[in-house]
Amino acid sequence: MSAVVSVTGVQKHFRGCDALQGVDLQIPPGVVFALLGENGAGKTTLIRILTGFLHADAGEARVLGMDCVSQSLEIRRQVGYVSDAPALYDWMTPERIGWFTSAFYPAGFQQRYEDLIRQFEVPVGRKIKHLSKGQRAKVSLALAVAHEPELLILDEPTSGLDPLVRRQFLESMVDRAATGRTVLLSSHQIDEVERVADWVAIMRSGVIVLAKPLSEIKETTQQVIVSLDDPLVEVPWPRGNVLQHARSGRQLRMVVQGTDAESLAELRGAVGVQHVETRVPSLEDVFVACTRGESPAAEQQSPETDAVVAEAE
Ligand SMILES: Nc1ncnc2c1ncn2[C@@H]1O[C@H](COP(=O)(O)OP(=O)(O)OP(=O)(O)O)[C@@H](O)[C@H]1O
Repeated sequence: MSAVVSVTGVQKHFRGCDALQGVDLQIPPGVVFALLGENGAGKTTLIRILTGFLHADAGEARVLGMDCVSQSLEIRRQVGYVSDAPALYDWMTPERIGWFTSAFYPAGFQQRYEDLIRQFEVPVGRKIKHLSKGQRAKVSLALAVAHEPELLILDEPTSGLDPLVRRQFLESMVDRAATGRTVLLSSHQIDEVERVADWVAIMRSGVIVLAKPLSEIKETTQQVIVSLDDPLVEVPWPRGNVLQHARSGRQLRMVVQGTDAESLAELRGAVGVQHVETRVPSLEDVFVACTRGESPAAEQQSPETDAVVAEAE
């Protein structure tokens, strides 16, 4: 099945800032795909490239098979998009903006929009400039989904919504994916993402450091807690990718991806190791490990580390 979003080697540089440093991403159809990352990681920049509002400096981005530069207008017509700061015609009422926008879409748009607005309990006759932040967010969402897009792109969709509407909204995203449509959402609400996402990608400093089905992340990642005889004991690193490690007294905590039972047995049997416990990490643990963690391999191989050592010598 061909990817709904396909991004290869995309770079974007702003004055004094390398916002995207070679992003590769494939989003399959029929999934809720969550893009996570700390402030400034590059999520909005990537979404703006996908929706054609920004052009990449290098690489290629395609959405629904279309090129994000030369076919941006068609992409924007076919995709539902809610930005992190949606611009609405403030002088219109929700009723009026639905009628106005329906002119750009096939029949059925207005009815679906009105149903959603009623479901969201937005006051239809009040001017948009007088609506609350959450009510404005609901109008933007209703406008974005009323044409039943194959792909819905949402930048921080639930910020400003109250908990009941958030839940209702996120459940409706899962329903959309169940009908074969795709939802790409960027979010800081990791617990919410964990409840609804099929796939998760984590961005760090302009690159994607992890992009996998959530179930696979859960199956292949472990939190390993090692109790040591002495705080200074050195132990062998388990095989796989140690995403994060931290020592606190006689305890060593690691988040490891792709390790195996044999490697953990070796760790249990190592000199100075009292006890090894493994747990399934939460998505938040994996997120912190990917965005804040330092892998031992990176430390050992880092040219900066070598340079510091060379200088010291
Ligand atoms: N127009 C611009 N000019 C200069 N720098 C920019 C511009 N737009 C974004 N940046 C920078 O690019 C980097 C990525 O920004 P971006 O908005 O994509 O991050 P984000 O992951 O969406 O962050 P947040 O979670 O805070 O919304 C940041 O360092 C930001 O300051």
